[in-house]
Amino acid sequence: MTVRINPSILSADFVNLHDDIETIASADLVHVDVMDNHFVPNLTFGPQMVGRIQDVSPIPLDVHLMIDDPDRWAPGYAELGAYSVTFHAEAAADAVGLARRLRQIGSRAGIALKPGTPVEPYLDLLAEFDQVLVMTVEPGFGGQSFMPETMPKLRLLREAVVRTGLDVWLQVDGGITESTIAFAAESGADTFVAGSSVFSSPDRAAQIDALRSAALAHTH
Ligand SMILES: O=C(CO)[C@@H](O)[C@H](O)COP(=O)(O)O
Repeated sequence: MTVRINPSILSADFVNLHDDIETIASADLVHVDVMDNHFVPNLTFGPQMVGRIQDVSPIPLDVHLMIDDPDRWAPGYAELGAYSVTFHAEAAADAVGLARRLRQIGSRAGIALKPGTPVEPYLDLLAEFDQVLVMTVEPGFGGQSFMPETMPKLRLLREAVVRTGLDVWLQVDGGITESTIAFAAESGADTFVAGSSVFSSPDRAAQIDALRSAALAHTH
């Protein structure tokens, strides 16, 4: 199985963001957290900033929208050229319609689930999405502890992906370190977002390698 490591720039230095993004060029995608201070109690940046990140990044963008009304705003991020755009199930009025629109524009479409959101309603809709993001912390902030109680959702998703043969990436985000990545990989994740564990490292390329190796060692 292919394993992807996507560092989250929420833990980067926003004043030196271009330099920080260069330090993670060996990763698969750069994870870009858009927060609106409504859907989550934190605020980051919007389309203007994401457009500039898209201009300078050596690797594709994995945009995670933690915003209200993604039906209105998400297509704009796809139009900027983001490789993938993930919106929250809890915030979308028409998740399937929005995913179709994102794909039509040319992005991969992702749906994210907060820790308390059940996965069952989405298992029969997997063909509509390119990625499911299982949040392993409450969305909003970096540096929180991984929630192992979210792992049963990943197992159900992996079973459904294997059963259907669909090419849907299963992403985890929150508290991912060299040790917690093992639980997530064993439970079926293939795409790992890591913020503080990458950006607090003095050698980010080595940390990306270490996370990749730990994930591969626990992937079925
Ligand atoms: O979406 C979020 C937080 O809401 C994440 O992408 C965090 O940025 C992950 O940070 P760490 O838990 O890895 O420090």
